[in-house]
Amino acid sequence: MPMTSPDPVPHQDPITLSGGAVSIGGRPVVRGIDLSVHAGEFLALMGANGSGKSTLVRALTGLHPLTTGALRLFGTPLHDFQDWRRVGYVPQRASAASGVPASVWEVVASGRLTRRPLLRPLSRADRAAVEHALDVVGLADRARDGVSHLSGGQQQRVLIARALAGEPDLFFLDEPTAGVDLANQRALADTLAHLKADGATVVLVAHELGPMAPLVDRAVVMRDGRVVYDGPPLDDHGVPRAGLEPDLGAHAHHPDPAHHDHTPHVGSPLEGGGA
Ligand SMILES: Nc1ncnc2c1ncn2[C@@H]1O[C@H](COP(=O)(O)OP(=O)(O)OP(=O)(O)O)[C@@H](O)[C@H]1O
Repeated sequence: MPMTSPDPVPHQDPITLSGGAVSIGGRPVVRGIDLSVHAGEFLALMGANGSGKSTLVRALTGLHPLTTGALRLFGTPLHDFQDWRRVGYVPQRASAASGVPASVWEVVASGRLTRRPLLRPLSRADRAAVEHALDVVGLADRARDGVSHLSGGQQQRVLIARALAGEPDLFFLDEPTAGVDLANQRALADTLAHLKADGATVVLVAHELGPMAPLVDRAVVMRDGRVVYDGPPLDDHGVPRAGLEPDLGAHAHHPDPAHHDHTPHVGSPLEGGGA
């Protein structure tokens, strides 16, 4: 008769951070973060400029060291974690061109680098993954073009395709829609819908969700480096969106053009302001 294992089942959440803090130049930028992100979750990380979203994402990807705290990726402590091919990251305001005369195909194929031995030619599986990624972002017909000939929104999609080509289970995108027109935002939402349907975990940093709103399962709002709300996605009035028609959230516009701070009013859901 099998005995009960003395060891607990390994904690396989893609992200588990406890007591996470980051100080930069002695100034606390992120603090007191306890965050578990579950497999298949689509999380929107929101908050005003400078609230610490990018720094938190950089810490979660191991790009910026935590000052204190314990981070596990897929159950493995960060310092032991090696399975980076499971993690995709599209940084904020990245330029795919950056002066390098690479073709769209080359940039996307570079996303397979972590999957194959150095200097080996692309395998058939590599090529299939690159073609699929280009297809998903709607750039299959631009594969041979130089990246620098594409618009900013298309370049952003090239970077997303590069991360997709690595077939990540955990995908970080830092403000992928900043400065991107609505057509490209919709194309990105379609892409992320595919990823979500495939069971990937997504952490999306965004000021406004736009067409991505219907995909979001959970919103985490930061203010001054801390998490001040963690729960169902909010609409423009700080009310949890659960139960609303997705399109209400997706296409709502703030009536006041002077309103630039899109931070949800995090107090109201906690005060029971929801309809
Ligand atoms: N490398 C750095 N050196 C100094 N200060 C930094 C650095 N990186 C971030 N900060 C500061 O940390 C704070 C949080 O920045 P962060 O970029 O994480 O915020 P954010 O919420 O992503 O903002 P945004 O929406 O503008 O991207 C800001 O005050 C920022 O000035």
